[in-house]
Amino acid sequence: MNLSRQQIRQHVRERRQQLSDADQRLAAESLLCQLQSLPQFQNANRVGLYLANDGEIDPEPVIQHLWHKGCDVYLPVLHPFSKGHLLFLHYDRNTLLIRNQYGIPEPRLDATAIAPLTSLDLLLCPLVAFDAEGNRLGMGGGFYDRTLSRWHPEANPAPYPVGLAHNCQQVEALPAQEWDVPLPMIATPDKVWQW
Ligand SMILES: Nc1nc2c(c(=O)[nH]1)N(C=O)[C@@H](CNc1ccc(C(=O)N[C@@H](CCC(=O)O)C(=O)O)cc1)CN2
Ligand SMILES: Nc1ncnc2c1ncn2[C@@H]1O[C@H](COP(=O)(O)OP(=O)(O)OP(=O)(O)O)[C@@H](O)[C@H]1O
Repeated sequence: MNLSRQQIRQHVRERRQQLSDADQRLAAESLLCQLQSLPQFQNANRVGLYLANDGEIDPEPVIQHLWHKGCDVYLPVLHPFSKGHLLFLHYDRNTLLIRNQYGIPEPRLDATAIAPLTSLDLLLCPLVAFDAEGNRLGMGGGFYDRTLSRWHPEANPAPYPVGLAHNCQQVEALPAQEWDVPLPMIATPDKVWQW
């Protein structure tokens, strides 16, 4: 069966939305354990993350862990003028959050809180579906594709991108597009994939 990107997106989104609260909590804790085994995570001081939406694996325990270690955490904010682009803003316990056009909470725009993308060490990315080659499919806005378009393992290695997903978000094969940036690493509660 050769499903379109839109069909895969819809199918996998439904699958993750059906996870129970207990499934979600366990998955989130296991994900933190998996990440803690990685040097890329252990050595990162400035980390881009996201707030869970639509049944995504919840990075909350990861955020708490990073705050506890004294690391700086950043969240994506939809760029106010440059359509399809993200800004990354500092996120701490006092950050005021407002919902964006998709209903996802994001830090209120504040120029002093913006971090240049390449100043981040690690970017933990949301995704809808991934395959065994590291291809990722997102929500369809191309936001992370654009964010990662200049990334290169040797020439432009910061931030190091790692996809976060539930096990049930793995699919047989994704029809990759020319702009898709395959991820070098994807972390799930059961396994860290590396290419
Ligand atoms: N938690 C989280 N934050 C994120 C992302 C993400 O995937 N997850 N993004 C990663 O890119 C950006 C937001 N991208 C998004 C793109 C589409 C939709 C969405 O729900 N689209 C609707 C239809 C569009 C509409 O309502 O206008 C849909 O598909 O039902 C949500 C977020 C930035 N923040
Ligand atoms: N680097 C890029 N430059 C310009 N346009 C891009 C780029 N990457 C993606 N796009 C555009 O964005 C749109 C959505 O792309 P796609 O369906 O691959 O998004 P996605 O991977 O599902 O979403 P996201 O990256 O936000 O999680 C496409 O129409 C594509 O043309």
